[in-house]
Amino acid sequence: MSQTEVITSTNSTGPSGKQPDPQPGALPWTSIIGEAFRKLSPRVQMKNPVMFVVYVGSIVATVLGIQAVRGDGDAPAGFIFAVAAWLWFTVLFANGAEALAEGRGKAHAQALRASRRRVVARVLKEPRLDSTSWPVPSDELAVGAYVHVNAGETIPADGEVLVGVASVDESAITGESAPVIREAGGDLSSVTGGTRVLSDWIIMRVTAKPGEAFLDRMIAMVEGAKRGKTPNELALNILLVALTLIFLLVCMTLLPFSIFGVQVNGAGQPVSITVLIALLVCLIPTTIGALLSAVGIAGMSRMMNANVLATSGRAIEAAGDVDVLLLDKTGTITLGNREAVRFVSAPGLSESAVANAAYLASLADETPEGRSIVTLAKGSFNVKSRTLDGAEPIPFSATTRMSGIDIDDRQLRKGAASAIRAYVERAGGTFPEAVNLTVEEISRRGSTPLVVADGPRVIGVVELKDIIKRGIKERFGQLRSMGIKTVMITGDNKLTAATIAADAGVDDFLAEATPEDKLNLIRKYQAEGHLVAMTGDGTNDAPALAQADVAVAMNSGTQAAKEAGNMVDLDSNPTKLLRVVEVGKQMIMTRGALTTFSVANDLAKYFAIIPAAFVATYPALGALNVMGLHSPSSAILSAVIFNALIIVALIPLALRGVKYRAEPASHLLRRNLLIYGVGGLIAPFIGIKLIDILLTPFF
Ligand SMILES: Nc1ncnc2c1ncn2[C@@H]1O[C@H](COP(=O)(O)OP(=O)(O)OP(=O)(O)O)[C@@H](O)[C@H]1O
Ligand SMILES: [K+]
Ligand SMILES: [Mg+2]
Repeated sequence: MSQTEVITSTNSTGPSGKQPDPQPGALPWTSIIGEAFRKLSPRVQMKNPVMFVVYVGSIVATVLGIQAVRGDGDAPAGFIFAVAAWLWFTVLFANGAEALAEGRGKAHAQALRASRRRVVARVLKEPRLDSTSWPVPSDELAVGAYVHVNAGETIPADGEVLVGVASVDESAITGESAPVIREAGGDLSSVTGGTRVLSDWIIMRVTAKPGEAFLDRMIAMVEGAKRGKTPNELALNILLVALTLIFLLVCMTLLPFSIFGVQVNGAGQPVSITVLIALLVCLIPTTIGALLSAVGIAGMSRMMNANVLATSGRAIEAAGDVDVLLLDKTGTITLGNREAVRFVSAPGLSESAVANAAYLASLADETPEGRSIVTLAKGSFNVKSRTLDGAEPIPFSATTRMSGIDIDDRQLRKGAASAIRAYVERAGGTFPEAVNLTVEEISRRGSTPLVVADGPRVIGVVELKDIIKRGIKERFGQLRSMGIKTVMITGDNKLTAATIAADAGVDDFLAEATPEDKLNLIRKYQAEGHLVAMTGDGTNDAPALAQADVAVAMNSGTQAAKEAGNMVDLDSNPTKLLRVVEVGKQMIMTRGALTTFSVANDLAKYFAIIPAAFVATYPALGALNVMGLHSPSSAILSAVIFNALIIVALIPLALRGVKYRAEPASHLLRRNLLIYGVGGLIAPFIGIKLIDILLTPFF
């Protein structure tokens, strides 16, 4: 293919042609208000039982008001209309809270849509640069197609890098402007359609159909199209419905009770329907009913702000209940990749013999470990370059724990000491004691020893160095104080694992873990009743990710890992798991706090309104008017207004979440009960009294 034939893939425009919003944060107020009114449709209201009762109450009160104007009312028309208006406000405030929460996601989705563009891809017949090529529009690309993407071009679809290394600008999806490396072979092989190659080139294989790509899924997710109720939300809803039914019954029996009272006393007036509706609305848990879905949506967008995409609210909620955290070692607890730093020879051999053998054994090894061995051998030992002609590479696998090459009649292997020992002994050789000591010495320092052998003969050891991330020990300490157990799982040997585990301060570790071992460990914890979170990026992590309750896949990771997880971290930062747990916990706590507040509040209102509502029937109840409210009507209207305004007052808390500290669940529970329970009991007395004072001139 001649260079002039190259079709640049950046010369077409996106469907909307708009620039992405630099700060997707919120929608304009007018659209929030419009949305609050649109949500007045009965179909929307029916989904929220508590608010549906308020909705029906608003309609009935409005009808009663119209009747009163016609001279056929059970109370003054002005009073009935005032109550009706505030009931409508209550419904609108609830709608507005939800719209406000959804707004953030919608703004985010708009920005993402703008970054999705239709480009022309250069499809190759074979995954080679010299293969025939032809142009295909990105929305017609088939799964499995090979595509060549040059520097400056947009990656046309989701896929995996087959050939090449490139730096990629992923800011379209992550908002992060620092370029990332995407390369063939390792755990950094996945690329996302809509991102841009900055330097070098890649040949990729398309893995997702147009319309089902990551960006499409992301848009659907942030728009909340697939947001279902989570198990905890469902349970809470049942409680709220039960409370609503109880108070409905209470209010219904109050009417005959009141009529009976009037008959017995021979004086007074039965309670009006308007007052009963007001009473009912004040008593049912409207505060949490109005804010519940906003809390869930806000949790999701808080996850999004942390650059984590959750495929369901359920996953976020599970994150809040997680009590075991599995982390792999390399790249999570330690920085980036393991790098070769030293060659140690077996007795009677030279270091450069080890360097040479390790170099050859890594010639075809595309893993970061393999490449770093090639770099060290060429840099420090001047080994002779060699092509792969006539050689038979043996790729690394997490199960065999070794890799190598058959070349020039040599059977070169490198890998974990135990694997190489078995290999050497099978070939009739012995594993020298001196090499064993080297292996132990390297392991004890927390490095990974890779033993190099040629058939039955051990040649030496490569030291792969791992550096523990700074600050990780403190984070594990925080997790411990939250009651979460941290377990490191690694394919490395026991001694290395033990050293790193001790230095990093994890609670437990599993060494020499195969993909199956990781999976089985998760199953074991789950069988004991634990909720398990795990993070991973490799294909060898996929089975475990699929099994974990909360599974955060790295965006840079392999497609298999991303498909298996229920969250994707766009920043590909494994320690993000800690933030995920925090957001989940915060969401559950916020919901609990608002529920506590709501129920306590309603109890207090009971004492505020009952005397007012029934003083006409049972004058003795006037003694209960401890707040000294102006009149029964002003008391009832004040309670309804307070009930509506408290929703508005708590919207910021619902969206922002309660303040979160790393503490055991019991401490958090106690403090929340104190703040939101006691606060909920006191607030209505102060609030209703204040509103009553303001209303007095109108009565
Ligand atoms: N390229 C390679 N060639 C040969 N052996 C390797 C190679 N990479 C790793 N090994 C050996 O295989 C073992 C398992 O490696 P692997 O990368 O699968 O570990 P893991 O399960 O991903 O754990 P972690 O990456 O957290 O340490 C390593 O400890 C090392 O001894
Ligand atoms: K209420
Ligand atoms: Mg690994």
